[in-house]
Amino acid sequence: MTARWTTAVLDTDQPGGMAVARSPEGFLFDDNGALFPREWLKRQDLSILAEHGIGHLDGESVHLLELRSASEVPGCSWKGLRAFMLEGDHTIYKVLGYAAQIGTWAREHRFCGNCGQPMTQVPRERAMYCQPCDLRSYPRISPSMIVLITRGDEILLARSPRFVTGVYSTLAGFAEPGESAEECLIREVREEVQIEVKNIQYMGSQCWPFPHSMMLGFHAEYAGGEIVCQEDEIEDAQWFNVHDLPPLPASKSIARYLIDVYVARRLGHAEPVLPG
Ligand SMILES: NC(=O)c1ccc[n+]([C@@H]2O[C@H](COP(=O)([O-])OP(=O)(O)OC[C@H]3O[C@@H](n4cnc5c(N)ncnc54)[C@H](O)[C@@H]3O)[C@@H](O)[C@H]2O)c1
Ligand SMILES: [Mg+2]
Ligand SMILES: [Zn+2]
Repeated sequence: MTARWTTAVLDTDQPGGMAVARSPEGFLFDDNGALFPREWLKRQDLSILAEHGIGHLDGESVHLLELRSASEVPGCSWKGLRAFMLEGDHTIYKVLGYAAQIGTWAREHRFCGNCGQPMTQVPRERAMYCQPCDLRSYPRISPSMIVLITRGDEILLARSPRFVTGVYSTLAGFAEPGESAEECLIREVREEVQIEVKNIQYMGSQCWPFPHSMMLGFHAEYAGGEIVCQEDEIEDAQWFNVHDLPPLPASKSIARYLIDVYVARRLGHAEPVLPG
């Protein structure tokens, strides 16, 4: 089976195809969704900051129009990426997730970080270029570790003050320069709950375009310590029995996948598949 969506660096001088428009208020959509005929979209009253050719969906080219601000387009509204993830078709969410990461990068790399002069788009490469500095800036990806810690029938879940009321999830945190994935995991777990872990096992990865995380998922076993929550970051953390779990994260997240795999193994059920 061929993939419906493949990324590509397309020439913005070539006309036609489809396009998505992204503003600080999210993606433009109407009754037909978030993809519009590109030439029609460019005739609307949009304040375009940058245009990037991003790939092919079902054989058609797709471009991104990154906008300064959200403007009125008759019959259309704006909606954030998270809503597309929760409600919509997974392939469309992948297109928009990629568009969002390219849009964030394009918006934040208009000027050279070394000399402050405007940068230009490199043809056929996903890079912004400063000629005087001979400096290229590529889209930023932030590696983040995410881990389910278990102790027999119990799993450790925590709440950040940012979570939806009642929801508990696995621990996560960004890698810092100088550390391996495993060192990052051990540090984050110590910082957030003061627990020690052992038998760290890699489970899989997921792109998390909010705004540019690359989630590396692990399973680890409890090795010692009592839960002490990190002030401001962790509101509550508890051991939950697999038979009595609190409200969990969204089904497409790797956090949910790590939990569901372990619960399935404990209960002898079929294991879920990690959404890409
Ligand atoms: N897909 C999933 O299932 C899932 C689940 C949980 C968390 N996440 C994601 O994992 C990431 C990390 O989780 P967290 O919020 O607990 O991180 P964290 O524990 O590292 O704490 C967040 C803090 O890290 C710092 N920070 C922000 N961006 C950073 C970056 N790019 N590099 C280094 N430090 C940075 C900030 O001080 C921020 O307050 C977030 O993007 C979060 O959305 C994804
Ligand atoms: Mg964290
Ligand atoms: Zn420069």
